[in-house]
Amino acid sequence: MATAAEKSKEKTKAKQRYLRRKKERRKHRPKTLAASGDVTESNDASDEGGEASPSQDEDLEKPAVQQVVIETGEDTTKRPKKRKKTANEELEDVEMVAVENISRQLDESTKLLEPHPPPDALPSFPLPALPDAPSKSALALQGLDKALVDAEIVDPTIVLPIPDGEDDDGTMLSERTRKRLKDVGITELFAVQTRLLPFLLPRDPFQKALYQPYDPPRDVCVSAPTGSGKTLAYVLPIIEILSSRIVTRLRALIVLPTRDLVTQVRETFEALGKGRGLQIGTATGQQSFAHEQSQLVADKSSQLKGGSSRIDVLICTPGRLMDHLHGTPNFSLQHLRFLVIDEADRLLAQSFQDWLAQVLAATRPPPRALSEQTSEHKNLSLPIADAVAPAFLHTLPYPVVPTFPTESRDSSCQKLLFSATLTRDPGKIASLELRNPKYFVVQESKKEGVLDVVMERFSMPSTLTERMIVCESSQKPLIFFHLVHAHNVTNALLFTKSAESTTRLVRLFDFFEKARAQHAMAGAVQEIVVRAYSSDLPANERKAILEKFKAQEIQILVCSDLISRGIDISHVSHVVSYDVPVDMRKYVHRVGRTARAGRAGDAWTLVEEQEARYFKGILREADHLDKVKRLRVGEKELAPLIPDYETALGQLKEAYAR
Ligand SMILES: Nc1ncnc2c1ncn2[C@@H]1O[C@H](COP(=O)(O)OP(=O)(O)OP(=O)(O)O)[C@@H](O)[C@H]1O
Repeated sequence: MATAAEKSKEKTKAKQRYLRRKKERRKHRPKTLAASGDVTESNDASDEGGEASPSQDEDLEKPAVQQVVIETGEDTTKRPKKRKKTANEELEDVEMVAVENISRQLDESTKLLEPHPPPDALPSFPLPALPDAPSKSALALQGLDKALVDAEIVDPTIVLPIPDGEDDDGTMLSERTRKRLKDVGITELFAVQTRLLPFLLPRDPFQKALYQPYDPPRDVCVSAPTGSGKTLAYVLPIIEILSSRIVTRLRALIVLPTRDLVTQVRETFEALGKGRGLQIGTATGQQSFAHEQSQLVADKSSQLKGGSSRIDVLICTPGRLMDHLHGTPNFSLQHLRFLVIDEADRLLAQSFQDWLAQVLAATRPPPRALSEQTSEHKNLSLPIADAVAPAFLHTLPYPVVPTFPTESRDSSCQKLLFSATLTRDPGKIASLELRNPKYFVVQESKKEGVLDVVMERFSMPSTLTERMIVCESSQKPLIFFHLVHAHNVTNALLFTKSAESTTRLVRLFDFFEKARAQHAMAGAVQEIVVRAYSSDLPANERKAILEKFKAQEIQILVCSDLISRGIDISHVSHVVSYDVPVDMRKYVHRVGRTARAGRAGDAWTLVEEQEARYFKGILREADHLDKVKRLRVGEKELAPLIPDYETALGQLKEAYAR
């Protein structure tokens, strides 16, 4: 109520000020009105009086009304009749309210502006300023796994000779394995192997045990350039540790993105594990499911808690692994001592049936409380021809023997991740559920270590020479033919962007080689054989082509990025990117098919003029632009090839028209 009274008081004040001003004006006006005798004007005057509310302002209004009445000569005893407001009057009402509002606001703001007494000491604040933008590298390191930040950087030039005799000289390899390595022509360990072997094969025999449920091993992530020997870095420790086993169980699982890689890694296991009694199996879907099942498990008839296995090592693709995990009775991953994910970044990008989460779940023991509550414990039926891993013992239908209260048994599975382009994605790394991981990054010391991995500045083999040839799109085939002949290329892989452009190029090259042979004197030129190698070909045909290429019966393989990862063909001297790769990872894996294991190699990229900016951008981003020099091919050099090239083009046109 008090506030209402205050409000009305304020209102009255404003109104009074307004009316006072009006009165002032009026003091002068009646005389003028009287002189003119204008009745309408007088009405105006009375109208003005009508602006005030009759109850409040009657006294103030009266003189004006009386004055008008005198002048018009009407009866003064009669009170003037109350009239209806005209439109003008209503307008003035609105004006009045507006004036009231404004004056009220003015009053309030003057109160605010009134000077306050200054405080004793004024606080001082820094002037507002924009903070410095964090550097790109600082941003890249944000949110990263601490283990990745603390990665061990390994110098790629380090080698460790493999000694004969009893002393392993720090290689940690048994005499038997060292002898086997020598037999296959390996006399020293490469950088990545010199660090990985002591880590995975420490002197402590407990750490080499098949099961380590109370002190499970640390997981490992490795980033090392293409062709630097990552495969042996996991094959050798697996052979060394599993060779001590007595019963065959599935103890090592190696997951790879393609069938070709599965075959390749199997060959490495077989070559180095020869005579060690380890059973190696593969699952890629190339054989029937039933056939694969019979090779993987020994007993399909009963439900064994410990699983059943015919093999010690399984090398597979993720899709087929899922099929066996769901559809093969007694196929169990509980005994795994090693889970290797090679080409890890590529496999982590494949969410196929959520394969990783399912594999990890299969290696983990189920929660204790859950299995202890199951009814199985109540109906004991001994004995059971079964053997479960130590971490899974509580799943057996026997009463749990209480041990030390804090005792917990963990899976002994050690995860090993490898790639030349290891992922930096924290989300993907988290999905691996790594246990106290240790990172190894193989790269030159002048680089920035883990920051390079994080910023996708991948290391390349030091023996690789890279060139780019910027040209018009229509000139690409001719330039490729020129490069092949000018540089005597006899072992090259050529990458295109699509199967269609592969087929076209192979045919054109065939016609060109034939025209060239016809031109030259008989026997003067050696025809170069080019073949397409794509995922469309049946598996056995692909295998046959690869064999011919390895035997150098085929000189150039034109392929898609299917082959760009991991494939190890030692004699590839040149890699040609006929179409620019879509990103730096693809580029790294393509060019990495040459310059392997310390050999020299050349990589050429044909860049169409309109793509040059984009391609250079990719290289610049990876801090690699200065490594890829420009190679210029002039008209003069191409001129001698033009007649045969035109003949070949004509024949290709005809072939497509048919
Ligand atoms: N210590 C060694 N001495 C000699 N040759 C070796 C040694 N280690 C590996 N190699 C050979 O080097 C080649 C490349 O090895 P590997 O295929 O393991 O490379 P990678 O690092 O896995 O490459 P990518 O990333 O392309 O898959 C193979 O032919 C392999 O036999």
